Amino acid sequence: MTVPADGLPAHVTIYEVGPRDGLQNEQAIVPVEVKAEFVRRLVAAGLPVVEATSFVHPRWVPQLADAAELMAELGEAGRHLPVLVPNERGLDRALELGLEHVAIFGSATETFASKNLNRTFDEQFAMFEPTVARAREAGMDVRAYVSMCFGDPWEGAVGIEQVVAAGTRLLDLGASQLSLGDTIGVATAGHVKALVAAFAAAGVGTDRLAMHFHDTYGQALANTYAALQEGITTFDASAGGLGGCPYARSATGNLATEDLVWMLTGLGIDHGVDLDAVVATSTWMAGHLGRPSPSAVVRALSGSAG
Ligand SMILES: CC(C)(COP(=O)([O-])OP(=O)([O-])OC[C@H]1O[C@@H](n2cnc3c(N)ncnc32)[C@H](O)[C@@H]1OP(=O)([O-])[O-])[C@@H](O)C(=O)NCCC(=O)NCCSC(=O)C[C@@](C)(O)CC(=O)[O-]
Repeated sequence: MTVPADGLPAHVTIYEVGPRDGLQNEQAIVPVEVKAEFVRRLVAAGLPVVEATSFVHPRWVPQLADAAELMAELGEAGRHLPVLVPNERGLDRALELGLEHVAIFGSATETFASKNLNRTFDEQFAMFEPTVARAREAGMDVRAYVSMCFGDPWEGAVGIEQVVAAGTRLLDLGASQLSLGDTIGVATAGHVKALVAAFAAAGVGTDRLAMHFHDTYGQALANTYAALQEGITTFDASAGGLGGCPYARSATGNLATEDLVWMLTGLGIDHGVDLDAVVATSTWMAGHLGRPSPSAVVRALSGSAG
């Protein structure tokens, strides 16, 4: 077995967001059976965590209005998969189905809290507080996202101290992990290192952090490498590089799972994912969506993966 170079971690957990972050932005509605097959194939490819869908308001994200149907279609296997919930209503819907993992999603900026959640910056925490408390009482695990960590399309630069303040507030509600979202893909490697260091200085270690990169400026892998050097071991990624946020139009696709897997393998970092199986799945999904995957690794390998 190859030993990872440069003191990099020996193992990384890939948190797959394709079925949720990837599909939430698609114009054409993907049939629920196709979504279920997408999730099943990703799980079968060895992805340890697959975020399945969102229990948000169906008018806000019509593409995921079939969240309950999807989870019913997935049956028992779906109960272990995380889903997004913005509020108590979303939590109730997840509880009715016996789900075990939810994720709340906050904003580091005032404008995006308003556009994405219809709440002020402070009101978002008031909405999350009872949601997390009730989820924890029910024995659920709660992840928290914080968006616009590296820049905001309406507010411009976002101060590191502002992100740390928002992130620690979300963790203090009772979340087990905080995913730092580069929602519009403007992060660069030095900024990533500075943000991780600022969280460490605030008492939040790398064991509680995940990174969520979008590839708008082609920096997602460089940013991932910088985060690995800082000791981060959980990375969000989306099969085929699908993704974006419907409430941040300048957001493009997520870091592609295949690009991440290719780099980790080359670095000798264990991830447990079958690259050919993910490439085949993304190629199959691209056929349903009617356009090719933006992932360089999918394009390079899709002829051979079948
Ligand atoms: C938060 C709300 C609901 C507030 O939306 P609101 O309009 O303020 O809702 P409300 O609390 O005023 O309630 C109005 C009505 O909606 C109902 N309602 C309320 N909540 C729900 C629910 N969960 N499910 C179903 N129904 C719901 C509620 O029951 C009520 O019904 P009525 O009494 O009028 O009949 C809305 O803004 C929303 O759904 N936002 C979600 C937006 C979204 O999903 N964005 C994409 C995900 S975030 C992202 O992609 C970024 C991330 C995570 O990937 C990381 C990164 O890249 O940075």
